[in-house]
Amino acid sequence: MTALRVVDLEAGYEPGLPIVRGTSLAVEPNEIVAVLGPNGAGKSTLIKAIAGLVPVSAGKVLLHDRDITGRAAHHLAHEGLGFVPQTENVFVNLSIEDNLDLAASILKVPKKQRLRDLYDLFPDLARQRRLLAGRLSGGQRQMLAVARALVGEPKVLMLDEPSAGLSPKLVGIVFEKLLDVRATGVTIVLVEQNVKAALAIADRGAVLVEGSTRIVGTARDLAGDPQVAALYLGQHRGGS
Ligand SMILES: Nc1ncnc2c1ncn2[C@@H]1O[C@H](COP(=O)(O)OP(=O)(O)OP(=O)(O)O)[C@@H](O)[C@H]1O
Repeated sequence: MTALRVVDLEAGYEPGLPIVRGTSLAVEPNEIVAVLGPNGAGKSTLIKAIAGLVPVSAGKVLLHDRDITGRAAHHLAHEGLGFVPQTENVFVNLSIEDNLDLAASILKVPKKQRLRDLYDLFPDLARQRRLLAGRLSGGQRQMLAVARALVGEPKVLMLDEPSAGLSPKLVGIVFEKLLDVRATGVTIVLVEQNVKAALAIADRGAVLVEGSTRIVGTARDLAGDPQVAALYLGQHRGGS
């Protein structure tokens, strides 16, 4: 069963002005898929539409064959879909522990065991659990955002530009952690401008151009394809 399937999706911020225009994508269980493409291609809009944060005007989104098209974001956490927004993804005035506690309360998951599991996965967060999230470094804050999204034990985790604002070293550390998350059985979809880093951890990549999927291939093929690089990936930040 496909973990996440997007079929001919159309979505946008205003009626009659779709930004995502007929995008299709299938993500298999336990895969890491990177959604790439030039600035303004609609990558963030696509992931937000899947996450129930941007109105969908046509097409379908299936999570493990269940139709979740247009389901509001707060329902999707209960359906097994986690989402890490690009910004404002933690409560800066709360401690690490309170951020995770709050997520557990909202989702009504057994707090103690789940937080213990997450602290095992993120030992740096465990060590600093009483620290305010606003005092964390960029990389640690991103780890907390990922941990928050994992509180509800999603089967599929989507991340909007997890490398944004991070130094290359921290990108490496955060992306390594995503491999650990995948090893726990989670399927991952990430939108990235940092093509090199994303393809280094992804199994496959999907190149979005003007709101539709133009190329889908293995990460290895995409990374080595000069035409792909020249046509679509030339404008990205952070790496050649
Ligand atoms: N909240 C919004 N309201 C209206 N239009 C928006 C909004 N957010 C994005 N857009 C528009 O949607 C288009 C696609 O933006 P989107 O952020 O999805 O692209 P992207 O591929 O993620 O690009 P980038 O990599 O630069 O973030 C752009 O033309 C943008 O101006």
